[in-house]
Amino acid sequence: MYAQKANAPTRKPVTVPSLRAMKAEGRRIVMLTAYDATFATQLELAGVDIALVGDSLGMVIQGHSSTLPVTLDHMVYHTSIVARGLSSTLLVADMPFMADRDVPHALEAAAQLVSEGGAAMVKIEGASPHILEAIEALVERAIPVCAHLGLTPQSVHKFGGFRIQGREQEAADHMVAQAQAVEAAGAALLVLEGIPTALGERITRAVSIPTIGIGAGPHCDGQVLVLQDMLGITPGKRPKFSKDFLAGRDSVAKAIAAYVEDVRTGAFPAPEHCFE
Ligand SMILES: Nc1nc(=O)c2c([nH]1)NC[C@@H]1CN(c3ccc(C(=O)N[C@@H](CCC(=O)O)C(=O)O)cc3)CN21
Ligand SMILES: CC(C)C(=O)C(=O)O
Ligand SMILES: [Mg+2]
Repeated sequence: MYAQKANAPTRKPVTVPSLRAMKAEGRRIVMLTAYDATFATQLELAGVDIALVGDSLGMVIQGHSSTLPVTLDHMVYHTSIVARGLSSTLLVADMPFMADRDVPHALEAAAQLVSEGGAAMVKIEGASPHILEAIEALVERAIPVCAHLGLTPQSVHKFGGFRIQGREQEAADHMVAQAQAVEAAGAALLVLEGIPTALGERITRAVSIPTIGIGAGPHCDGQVLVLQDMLGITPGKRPKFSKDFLAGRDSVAKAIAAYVEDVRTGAFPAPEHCFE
């Protein structure tokens, strides 16, 4: 899986066991979404640490207005074609809406994403009791899990839109407890989406697994963006927390390289990409 392609960079690949050390040593983790082999190879060559096959593909590939119509078959297909474009980049795949409705379904879905798709880790939204059970069951079966809290897009109807989460004290305290719960359940990584900067910092300090922010401030241990957003080709409105890295540059390769550089140095996210 980590065999070197002829023209791939000779950096040390990021593995699941190496993630905690990156946090402890303050080496920022660069994650970016990919949905096909061509772009996956562009991520690999730019030195992105983690490729995410996000269910955001429902919006940026399929043209839907939410991630809810994405099926397990769609996710397995896109994960498998992204895997073909990678050699040393850690591959994470989203569990689609309702694939995690109970532990047996979660195990079956994750098994497909790993064995047919080629993912090394699966990402699950939320921290309700059945999600914590699913995380434990997967980790027990040696499938690493990335948790995802905050503006979890599969809860769009519950939230009444793509709204920033955790602004009230009670909600913020609850999210800190949820972060500790997903770590205790065995998650190896935690995506924090659409929350105030102060809460992103608080959660990052409260757990020993790395946090990956998207609209969660600069204090997270890494950052993730949707590929189309950072190339300035979002269909519709680009979220405020994203940045067009192709603007002023003359190639996709340079845009992705600039994103990698700016996440590593902490230049991205800037205050205009963050929430209070
Ligand atoms: N292109 C794209 N980028 C994403 O980051 C993304 C997707 N699609 N699809 C799945 C989810 C949905 N996401 C979204 C979508 C919209 C906003 C948005 O419009 N946010 C408002 C802030 C709302 C508030 O202040 O409460 C914004 O102005 O950015 C945020 C996250 C994040 N994910
Ligand atoms: C934005 C990231 C975190 C995601 O879940 C996705 O792309 O689906
Ligand atoms: Mg997603």
